[in-house]
Amino acid sequence: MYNKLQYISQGESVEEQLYNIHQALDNGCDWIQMRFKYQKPKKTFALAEAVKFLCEEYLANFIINDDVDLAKQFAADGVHLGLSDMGVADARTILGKTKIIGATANTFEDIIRQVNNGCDYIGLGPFQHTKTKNNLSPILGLEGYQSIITKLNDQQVEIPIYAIGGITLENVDDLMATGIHGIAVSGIITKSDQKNKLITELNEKLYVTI
Ligand SMILES: Cc1ncc(COP(=O)(O)OP(=O)(O)O)c(N)n1
Ligand SMILES: Cc1nc(C(=O)O)sc1CCOP(=O)(O)O
Ligand SMILES: [Mg+2]
Repeated sequence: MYNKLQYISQGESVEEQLYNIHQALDNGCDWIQMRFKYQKPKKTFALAEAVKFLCEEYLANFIINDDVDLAKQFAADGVHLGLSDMGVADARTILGKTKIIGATANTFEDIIRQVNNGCDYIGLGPFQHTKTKNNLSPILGLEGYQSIITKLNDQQVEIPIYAIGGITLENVDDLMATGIHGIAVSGIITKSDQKNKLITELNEKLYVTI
């Protein structure tokens, strides 16, 4: 089963990205999504090469945001694709059966479409407003997750759902109570000056068995 905590990388430069990813790994994250948007290919390539190496060293999952060809080139563990990225079925043809393909959803209908196209997990969001991403889909709030998860359960759709968007430590218990599998976070980990404590507390909440 997939880890319940994904760290989505941040940073304006290759160096800043690498520093943030290294810090996340050092402090207990074992799922990294490299998200380095609108960059020159040379920089993205250099970052991917370094992150691949780091994730191997830390035995962490290495997922690349948006770029299926880059994921193929570096034999990453998988890719995350949004509603306006390459389709999941095309990505599956390129990457093959064993790679992880995550897909974004904002509605129940999005989830069904992405699942039918063969994704392995869903990033469902945004939970609330965040400065990390522009052009957000409509905010779901706790009620949005509750209603979507209820529909999924009613229709016996089984897929790991990760909540995403503006999530803080204080939100985790309520989000997990909706029945999601885990969370994908960026800002709280990147900005924390007590990363070990934060990641430990996040994991304690995520892996608690009630
Ligand atoms: C786990 C997870 N969920 C959702 C997203 C958002 O993907 P997308 O909609 O393609 O937006 P960008 O991240 O590409 O700006 C994600 N990256 N990860
Ligand atoms: C990358 C991303 N996708 C989102 C979506 O709703 O699809 S929200 C988001 C940003 C996640 O970062 P933070 O934890 O800092 O809010
Ligand atoms: Mg995308």
